[in-house]
Amino acid sequence: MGAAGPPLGTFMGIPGFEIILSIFHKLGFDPNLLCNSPMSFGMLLTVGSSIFTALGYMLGYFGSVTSFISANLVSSATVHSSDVTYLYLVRWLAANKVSTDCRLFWVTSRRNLQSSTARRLSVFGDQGNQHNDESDVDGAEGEDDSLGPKLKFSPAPGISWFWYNGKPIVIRRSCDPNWSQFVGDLPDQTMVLTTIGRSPKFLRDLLARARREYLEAERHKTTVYCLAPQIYGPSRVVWDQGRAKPSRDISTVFMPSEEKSRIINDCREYLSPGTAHWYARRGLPYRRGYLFYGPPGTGKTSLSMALAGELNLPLFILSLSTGSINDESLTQLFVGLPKKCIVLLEDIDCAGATDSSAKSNETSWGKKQKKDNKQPQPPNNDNFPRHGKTPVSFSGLLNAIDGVASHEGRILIMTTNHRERLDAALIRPGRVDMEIKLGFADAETITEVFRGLYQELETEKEGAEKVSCKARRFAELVPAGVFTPAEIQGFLLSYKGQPQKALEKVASWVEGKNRKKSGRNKLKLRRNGRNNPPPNIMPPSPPSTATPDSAMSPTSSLQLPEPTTTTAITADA
Ligand SMILES: Nc1ncnc2c1ncn2[C@@H]1O[C@H](COP(=O)(O)OP(=O)(O)OP(=O)(O)O)[C@@H](O)[C@H]1O
Repeated sequence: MGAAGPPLGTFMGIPGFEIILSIFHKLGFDPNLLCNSPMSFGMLLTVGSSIFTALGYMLGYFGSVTSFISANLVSSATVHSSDVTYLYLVRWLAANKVSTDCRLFWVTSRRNLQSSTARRLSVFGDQGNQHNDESDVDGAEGEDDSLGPKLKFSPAPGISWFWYNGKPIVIRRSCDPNWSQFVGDLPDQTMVLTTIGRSPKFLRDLLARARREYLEAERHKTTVYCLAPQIYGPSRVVWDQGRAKPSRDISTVFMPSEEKSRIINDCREYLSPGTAHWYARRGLPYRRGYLFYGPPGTGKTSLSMALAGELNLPLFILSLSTGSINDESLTQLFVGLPKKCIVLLEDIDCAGATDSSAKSNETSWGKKQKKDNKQPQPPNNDNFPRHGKTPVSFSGLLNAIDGVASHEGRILIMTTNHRERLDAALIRPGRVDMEIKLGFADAETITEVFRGLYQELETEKEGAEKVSCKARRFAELVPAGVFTPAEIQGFLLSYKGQPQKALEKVASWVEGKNRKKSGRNKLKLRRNGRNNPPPNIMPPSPPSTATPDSAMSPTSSLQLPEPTTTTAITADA
């Protein structure tokens, strides 16, 4: 008997040793016997290393076979989630039930508020059915949508495959390895499609089809992009693709028709193929800017949305009053715009874009804040510009709009409720090429709002003539130049499908509104009087000192500040 070999436990720490032991067990050997003599121990080592060598050869061989196949016998396409092609593909997979039939799948729900990527990807479940925006093509069967968001499926990270036109297609989906699942968002992803055959035509055709189907589904929709905080990497704001909404028909925006066609024609002319060359030949930057101004609820945002739908352009919405952007992020956002799009820059009277008088206020106030070492907060003064935490400076705004880095080809729409506060430099020709004033509803707009709300009754029980007649009567009862279209719409929405009832109730509604408005005006006057007491003379009665009696009359038009009755365009055409 030779000397016994070392006990088995000595080798337990060696990687792979346990596998060798389990193989021995499977083959019916007792590995302890092998350790009882040095020879047996040597045998154990030899057998173990032979198994490893054989495995290594097999893997190496397999590796060379797969690299040979991938280099010579298959074609593949790689798509990254940062590109819109990824969206075409995800939608196509969903529409063709590949996502639902996958054995290994990834699941998300649409209303994951934290997750911008999940929202973006889950949009595509909706696209397969254009008639019902809320339905899903890839939701779980039998799921009750009324209970909450349906589940969305897509191929899981890893490898899955499906048949398409008689060929197997392998999908390899991989995620950004730096992704932390605790942040609530989905990681950047890459999808590689591989199929048999050297010709790339098959996959190109598939991708072209995915693109065509996506764009066809999008044709009657407007894709709206808003701001989203960047969760990964450096903290900054980025454009987040919201849901593609059914486009708003331009006919649902009520404003004088000749002015509506002027702005549409101007945009069309600007976007026509020859115009870019025309600008380039004259050395002009190829940009077009519009200013929509007027009181809140007069249709500035609605008109922008409808224009985006009419021109089939994506809409990028940015509000300067949120305070979440600064000069740097504003420039970054403008640089990140596609070549052709509409940018809606709301509330440009905020954040440093005010006229010099307001700016001088801002300076002294800012100095005071610095002295007090407090977080700047706007004073409670209606004439003072609102500021967010990271206000955009006036020069930062100008730089983003038409600085060197600013893209050409886009349409910029700026909106404000206070045109008088804007610096002349901001609205000079070249930055603003056409101004549109949206005002309180005139008689024509009031009639249109009424007809718009009850238009389906024109074909049903009421008949067109009856609805028009009621609309005219309604316009007689609502004073022109006092209410915004939003206010009138709000009232009519309480009487959906009941035009007669709306007619009966409108007089008391007008009366109540007038009473409220005159009360607010009086309060404002009193406050202004306290803030600026007149020296020795009595102040002249302002127009808004309407007597309560006159305000009570349903047809009296209140002398509100700047009651405009029409939408006016001033353009340099
Ligand atoms: N001219 C209009 N034509 C059709 N609808 C209108 C019009 N004005 C307002 N509305 C309706 O009123 C609501 C608010 O309109 P919108 O947001 O476009 O106003 P706005 O001028 O952009 O307001 P704000 O200055 O507060 O952003 C919307 O539901 C819209 O449909």
